[in-house]
Amino acid sequence: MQIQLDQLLPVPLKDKILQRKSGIWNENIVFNPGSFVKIKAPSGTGKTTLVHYLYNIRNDYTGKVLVNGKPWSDYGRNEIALLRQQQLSVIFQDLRLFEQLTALENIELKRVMIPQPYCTPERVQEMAARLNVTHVLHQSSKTLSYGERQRIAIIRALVQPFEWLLMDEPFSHLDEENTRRAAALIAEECSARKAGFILTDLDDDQHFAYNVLYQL
Ligand SMILES: Nc1ncnc2c1ncn2[C@@H]1O[C@H](COP(=O)(O)OP(=O)(O)OP(=O)(O)O)[C@@H](O)[C@H]1O
Repeated sequence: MQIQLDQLLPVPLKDKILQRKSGIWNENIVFNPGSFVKIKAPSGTGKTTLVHYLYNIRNDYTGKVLVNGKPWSDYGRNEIALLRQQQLSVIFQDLRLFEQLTALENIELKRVMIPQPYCTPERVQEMAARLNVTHVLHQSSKTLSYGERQRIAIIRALVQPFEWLLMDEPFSHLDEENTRRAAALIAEECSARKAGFILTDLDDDQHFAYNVLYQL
């Protein structure tokens, strides 16, 4: 699956963006399948906006986001749903767990969304153990700490098949050790699928062997 940006520019940020140089906004970019892509930017410059455009939950922009050569605007609802089930996964900055469900139910909801789940329940338990969240799996997600929620959201994003994983500051609530563990798991799962990721963050980091680095 190829993701391409064609002169993408957020309408609400247009004036602000055009006053400075950006490696992403208003440029023509092709994200090569399987690449580990990092997009670095200071707070408030549009990381979340970009991730929402890439996942197609916001479209207040000029220019295009092209998926397999076709703009998001030309896709039908069912096609978009299918792409999100099979080819495009996401870890939102605000995590978006269902608060009325337990941590495990949040993961299971995603895992069994497709007829033949990509991951077994045993694999979910392994991932939870690696990220030190086994003890909270049956806890209501609204009672979890932000760091625990973030690890559950990471596992939830990894239980589905994907060719691209979008991540918006995915380690912002994690300590160094848990960040290291989560990054290792993500890299492993991407490599197993020959998938790429697009990660946004505030600072430089060594969490992954990135193929490409952009400044937003
Ligand atoms: N729907 C909107 N309409 C108008 N302005 C918006 C809208 N959404 C976001 N903004 C503004 O766009 C800018 C970028 O917001 P965004 O959340 O994408 O930044 P960010 O880089 O992810 O920030 P942070 O690192 O603080 O999470 C902010 O100044 C925000 O106030």
